[in-house]
Amino acid sequence: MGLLLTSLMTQAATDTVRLQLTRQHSFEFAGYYAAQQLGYYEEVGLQVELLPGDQHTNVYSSVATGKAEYGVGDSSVLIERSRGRPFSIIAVIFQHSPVIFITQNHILSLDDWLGKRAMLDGSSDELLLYLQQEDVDLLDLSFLRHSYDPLDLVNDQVDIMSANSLIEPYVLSKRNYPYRVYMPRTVGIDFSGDNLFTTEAEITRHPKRVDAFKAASLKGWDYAMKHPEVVIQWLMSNYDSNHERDYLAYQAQEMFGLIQPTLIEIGYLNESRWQQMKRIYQRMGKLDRSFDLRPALYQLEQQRNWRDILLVSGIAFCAVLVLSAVVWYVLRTNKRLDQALKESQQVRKQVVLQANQDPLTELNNRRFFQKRLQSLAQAAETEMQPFALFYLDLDRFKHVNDLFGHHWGDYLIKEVSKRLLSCLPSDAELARIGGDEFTVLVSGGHSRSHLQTLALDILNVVEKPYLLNHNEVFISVSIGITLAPLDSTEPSALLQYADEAMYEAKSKGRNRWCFFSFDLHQKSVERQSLTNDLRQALANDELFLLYQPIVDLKTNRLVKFEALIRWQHPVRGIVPPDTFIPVAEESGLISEIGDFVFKQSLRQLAQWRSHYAHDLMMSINISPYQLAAPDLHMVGWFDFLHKLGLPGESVSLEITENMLMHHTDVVSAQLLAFRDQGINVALDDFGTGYSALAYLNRLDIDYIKIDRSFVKDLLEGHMEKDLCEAIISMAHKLSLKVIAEGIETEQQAAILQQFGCDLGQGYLFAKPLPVEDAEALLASQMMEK
Ligand SMILES: Nc1nc2c(ncn2[C@@H]2O[C@H](COP(=O)(O)O[C@H]3[C@@H](O)[C@H](n4cnc5c(=O)[nH]c(N)nc54)O[C@@H]3COP(=O)(O)O)[C@@H](O)[C@H]2O)c(=O)[nH]1
Repeated sequence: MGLLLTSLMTQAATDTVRLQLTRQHSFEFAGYYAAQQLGYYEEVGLQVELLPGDQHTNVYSSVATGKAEYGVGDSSVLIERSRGRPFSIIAVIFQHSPVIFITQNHILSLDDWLGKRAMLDGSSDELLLYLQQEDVDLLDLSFLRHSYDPLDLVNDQVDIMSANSLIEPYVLSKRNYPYRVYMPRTVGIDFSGDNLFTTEAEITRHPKRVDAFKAASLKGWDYAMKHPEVVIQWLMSNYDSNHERDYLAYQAQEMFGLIQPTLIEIGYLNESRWQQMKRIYQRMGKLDRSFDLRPALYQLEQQRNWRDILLVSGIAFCAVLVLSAVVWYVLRTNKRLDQALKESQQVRKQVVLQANQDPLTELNNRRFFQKRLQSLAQAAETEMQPFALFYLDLDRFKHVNDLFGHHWGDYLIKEVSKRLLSCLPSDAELARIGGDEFTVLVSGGHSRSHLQTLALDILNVVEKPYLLNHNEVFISVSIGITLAPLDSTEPSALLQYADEAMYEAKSKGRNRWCFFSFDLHQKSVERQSLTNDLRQALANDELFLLYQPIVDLKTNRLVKFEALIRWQHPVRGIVPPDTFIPVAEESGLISEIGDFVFKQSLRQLAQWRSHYAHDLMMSINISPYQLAAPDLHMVGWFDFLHKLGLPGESVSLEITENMLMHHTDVVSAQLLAFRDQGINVALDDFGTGYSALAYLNRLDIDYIKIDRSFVKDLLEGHMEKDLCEAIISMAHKLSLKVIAEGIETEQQAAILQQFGCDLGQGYLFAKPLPVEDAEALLASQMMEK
């Protein structure tokens, strides 16, 4: 964006443009104030006038009549366009809409809405759709004229009110009035909120001005999201805003969730989401079937111009190709038909069956499923006929295969198939599309609660025990659900969305279902982009280590360092390990990264031991994925250690409690291998899992690290204090050493010392340090000797 702004800065003259806001000045428009105050508009040759609105303002009229060149509108920009106002959206500011229902606190669920008094802003399509989708009949409510005054809830004038999450909840919370929120987003109705739009005339006449205004505004938004307190100050001193500081701060906080600046580039316009909104409007009869979305979305229109040029030049070439292909195809098909007719009826039937059937389970196969998906998606697109796609994946099926062999694995798949068939209704079509993956297509417009019941039935039948080779075995399934035409009508998108939802179900703990949402999609896109970048990170030298001291609590001397990885991303800045280690684990990159950490930190250790402290030790974090397959992920480690001349005792590998709960055979064997080399093993985050101390003793664990959540609350009268004391005393009885992590205060250190805790780590002693600082610390300690 910086580059774009610089190139736009060449614009010499100053143009004045006006932006129509929907309400009076508030944090809802923070980015534009930032762009004004920081001179971003001036940098690109623009003078921007911000026109505040009031309850009579109609943004669309202001822009259509030329009172303002730009406006802030919601997704109904599309409807305005269809009514003959040629608007184009140039940037999406709020990825999610602030539109909600609030109700009195005693209204516990939608079932309680029956007969209640409601105020509904009729222009909110999302809310109408929400009621429709959740089977709330409008006739069951008694409607009152909307007062837009949340105090009507407090004064019991109304039970249910449509509202804006940036406004009414604040008023109610301020009065300590308990209320409940109902959000369309929770059931997948996810429209965008504030969008920056203009007219086609502005785009045609002043294309550079549009780009300049957009870029400077987005730069302002970027600043505003990073420095809300500065913008609040400007709002209070330089703009005619009579809101109190508390309210503006509330808005800023709330807007973080609506804009999602850490997840999504501000301004990002996601075509498939707009396609979804278009379809919803079409289903509600608010948009024509023939409505063309592309010109309504500025960036896509720009892309299309390029495509048009390529298209025209390619057309002649394609025409020739297509013509030859048709001739060839007709000749070839005729010949084939001729042959086919000669074959017997029986053989043909068999071929069709085999082509569409999974030989193991005799269910429909992937090919058949794809054809059905294609035809249902087509009907959803052209006739708005809804259907749901369930994507099922068995949890930890690989373990069954590994443990009992493929024969029993196949048997289990057949059993699961039979059970699935037994619980599905007649309008559901089951297919096996891969090893342990199944799909279910459910035609018809079923409510979410109906689909949830179906998902629950599936979970219930699958989780009942199986008898494999006289062993009772349990397995579960994770389910992702996507809805057409709500989420998409593209077969490949639907399959991808259902897969993403299934992945979410797995990551939330398996044995559950999850509906697709665009939030989830963004998460998955983000994960994918992080994975791609991480692939380059090692080659580009973007990964590096920090070293955090671990001290002897009796002498306060540094005895070891913990190596902690960091990623200097070229655009995102420093990415913490909590963010990228899970990505590395999923993508298999953990092997290379773990290898880098092990080797780099030990090279450093060897150097420091020879210069500063011959008995210095190094702690290294190991991911469960590495420990589960040491043959793959720890190749040549012991040789490397020996070549550096380091004794095994100088190394401590940190594993977590939950690693001991799975893969026990492989893990025990590997722990023994570490012991044979003299390598220490420390159990990280102790206290957060389920390990029993005695069990650790049998597993060759040398240290336990008391989790910092216990150390944090280490105060007189707190349970954590008694727990720490008990853990330390028990660990010592079992000859385990104890490290307390997260020590931040003298008081915590003193209590731990008093309990006889051996080692300590935390900001009190030092934060994780760059290599030079760590070395300086070592050198100063040597001087003290
Ligand atoms: N598999 C690998 N995992 C790694 C590696 N490097 C780090 N990690 C794991 O990532 C998690 C987060 O680590 P990090 O952000 O580096 O945080 C560490 C310390 O900065 C933090 N810490 C230390 N002292 C304090 C303190 O006083 N207060 C406070 N709020 N935080 C403190 O704790 C983290 C160290 O935790 P632990 O490993 O549990 O000792 C973390 O789980 C890392 O394990 C890697 O190379 N591979």
